[in-house]
Amino acid sequence: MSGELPVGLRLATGRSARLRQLLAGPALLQVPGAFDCVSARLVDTAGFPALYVTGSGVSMSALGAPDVGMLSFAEILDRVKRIADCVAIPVIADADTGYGGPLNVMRTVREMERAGVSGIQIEDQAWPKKCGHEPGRRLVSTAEMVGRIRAAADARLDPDTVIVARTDARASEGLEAALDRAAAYAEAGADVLFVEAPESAAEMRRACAAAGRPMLANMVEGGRTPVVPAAELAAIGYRLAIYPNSLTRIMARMGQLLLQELGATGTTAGMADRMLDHTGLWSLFEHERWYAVEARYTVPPGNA
Ligand SMILES: C[C@](O)(C(=O)O)[C@H](CC(=O)O)C(=O)O
Repeated sequence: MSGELPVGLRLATGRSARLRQLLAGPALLQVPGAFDCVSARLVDTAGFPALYVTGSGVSMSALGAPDVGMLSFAEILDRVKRIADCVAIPVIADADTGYGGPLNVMRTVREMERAGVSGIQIEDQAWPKKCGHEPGRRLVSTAEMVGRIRAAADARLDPDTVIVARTDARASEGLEAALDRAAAYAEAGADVLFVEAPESAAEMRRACAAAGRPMLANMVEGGRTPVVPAAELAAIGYRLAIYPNSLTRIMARMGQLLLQELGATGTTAGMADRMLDHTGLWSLFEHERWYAVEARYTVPPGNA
């Protein structure tokens, strides 16, 4: 029966083991970002193997604020839970700094696991954290971040949950110091390493050559790191690539174009071929399955 349920009513199990399997496989994992259930359904239905919940995109869409450390744990958790509930693929969630000391990190990990998350990313910034492609980031010590990662790894309810350790040290301490930090985080139990914002292909190659764990590339269009095609990322040595705000950016741009068209012509008709129509949008959310489930428990008209 569960196969007939819409994904929003299904209990998706085994996703963390699946993520582990994917990470152990030969192909580079392309993991687009989502910030809400519309973007999440787009990623899931497009056939990507996993999805990344972007803290930055959630901050923008939930608070109307850029990624400047305003988003609280409760707010990201709520969004992560809704997203994990509406897709069948593994979800990797941006957990920023872990939201406090080691005890907060432990709570973050457990709550995110209960929310259906398979991968949890924690970074070595001090609060208020900032986007990794912006200036003004402050770091905690390597020892403090090692404590975060050990706490995260130990707190896991499911041993398959993947801990992603991110270092933001490239900008303030240089690439080699960032790689030393990454090595310490691997030693502390991180499953995947995320060296934020290398500034050239040569730096990306150096980072991957030094890493003793699967490496994550962060493709931020207009950010500090070159945006490189997947085949090249794989050749450099990356195991997965996130595209945290590619959908945010294209949805924002298409929205601007639609609104310009509406203002200028008085109708949205000129954009019809670039939007999902009513049925197209409802299909994205499996409307026929929702109706079928409802019908199963509803007295037919006339029998009431
Ligand atoms: C990965 C990231 O932390 C995010 O919130 O998605 C951001 C991405 C972005 O700002 O587009 C980052 O700091 O790189």
